[in-house]
Amino acid sequence: MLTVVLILVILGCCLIVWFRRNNNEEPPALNGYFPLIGHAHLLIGAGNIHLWIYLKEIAYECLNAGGVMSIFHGPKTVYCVADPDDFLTVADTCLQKDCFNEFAKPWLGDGLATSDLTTWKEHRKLLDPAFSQAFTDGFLTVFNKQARRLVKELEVKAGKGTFDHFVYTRKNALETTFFTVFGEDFNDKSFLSIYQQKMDQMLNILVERFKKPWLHCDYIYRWSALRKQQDDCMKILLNISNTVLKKKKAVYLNNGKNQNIKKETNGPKFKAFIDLLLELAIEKDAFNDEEIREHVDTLMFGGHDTVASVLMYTILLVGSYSGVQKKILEELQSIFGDSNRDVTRADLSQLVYLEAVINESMRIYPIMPISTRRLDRDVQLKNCTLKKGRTCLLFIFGVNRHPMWGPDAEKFKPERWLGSTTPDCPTAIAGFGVGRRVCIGNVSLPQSLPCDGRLTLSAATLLWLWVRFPQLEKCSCDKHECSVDNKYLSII
Ligand code: HEM
Repeated sequence: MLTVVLILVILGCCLIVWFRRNNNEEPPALNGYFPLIGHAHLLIGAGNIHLWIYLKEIAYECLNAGGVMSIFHGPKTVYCVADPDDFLTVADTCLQKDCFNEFAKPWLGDGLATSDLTTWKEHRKLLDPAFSQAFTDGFLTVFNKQARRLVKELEVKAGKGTFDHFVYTRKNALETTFFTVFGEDFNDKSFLSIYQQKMDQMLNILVERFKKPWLHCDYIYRWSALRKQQDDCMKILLNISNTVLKKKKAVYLNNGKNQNIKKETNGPKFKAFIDLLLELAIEKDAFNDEEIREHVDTLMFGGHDTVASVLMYTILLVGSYSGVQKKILEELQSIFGDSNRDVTRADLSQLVYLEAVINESMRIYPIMPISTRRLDRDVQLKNCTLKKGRTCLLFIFGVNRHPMWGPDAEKFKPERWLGSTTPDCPTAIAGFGVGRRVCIGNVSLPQSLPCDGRLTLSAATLLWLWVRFPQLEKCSCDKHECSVDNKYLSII
């Protein structure tokens, strides 16, 4: 009897393999498929380094297969799209997020990255004005202050051997995001380190869950050790946000909304995101307290690690290419001369080469290599149809290596963003996502820029001062020593 069952199971598995390989209606399958678990074995137990190497392999396999592929994560069929046109089609047709984002729902609830579509449409419309140029101009003073703070901290390390600069960009970006979101500075350093630790832990928990397909099932996950860790972590993070929210709300109600807008002596008015959310909640009844908490936590989560990582990669790249560093310095010299004044919005639109450097750094090392969509309808692509109900991975890492970038796509070459050499394709700048659900945190620069690109204000401002960092200015060697650990494997 057992032998018969075994034979039937083996036959069933062979049939599934045959069907998945020969189903011409589906995009080609990724190599390395195993019956039942599909490609999940490639992720199980994988550390960060392995994940990045694997990502690169999938990118090239997908591009060689025409830009669209099927991946089987356990019983689930997941599509992977690296063709720029098809990427845009999916991004604009289906706006609902999937899996990874849903894992974060107990924490981020109806925040923009995790809400259902109806809530997302309503809330995104309300929040978009918060990222308008007029609003974010109020942050310039904060960015300038933070940039000086970062340089001061790095100065201590200069000339004293290798050090991990991500520790510094991360701390600085966390402080900046906390201030712009909550309107409060981190005066208590131990509080900063707990907050950072718990944010890290949450991200690791989400990634661990994604890697293990059996934990995708809520019922199994509920009984796992990982869920226990998630609950403990969330308790601390929620406590921090709720405490600040309570305090801010009391101030708003006591003093009226105008008290929450700080007038900076030399610049535009600064208003923290939480104050805007409170205003919308109290004056227009747009959000309840829980929704405000979910939005601020989403902005904290989405805002700090991303900016810190872009800075970290850009610093490594610029440090490794002395020619690029020289050109940035020439551009800065032409705009600022020897002045040590603050950066203004007008300056940013002149930093054309620096913007090309940041775009190129984000192309080579996209810190969010994949974005997800749930297909709420069949989607017709150039050469196949993706089926309703499935998950689609919008493969930013793959698009960034598409043949449209030429045979030297792996090369760090900021010049490709200048003049007419940039591919004429809306998906060329994919680092922030594309289409209607693009990252809310990117800030448009004036359309007059040659490459019509997008540059995070904070990244530009911080980089400006970093490049002025005296020790680096003097250095003209090609051999900066880069300390690369797990986190930054893509540099290897
Ligand atoms: C260089 C830095 C950043 C990068 C590379 C980045 C990248 C991304 C990407 C790829 C997405 C997904 C887009 C999609 O699904 O198509 C996203 C979404 C998002 N990002 Fe960013 N981001 C950055 C900075 C920020 C900042 C500073 C904030 C806020 C303070 C932020 C808040 C968000 C939010 C709220 C979403 C969800 C938007 C929605 O679904 O409506 N991001 N980001």
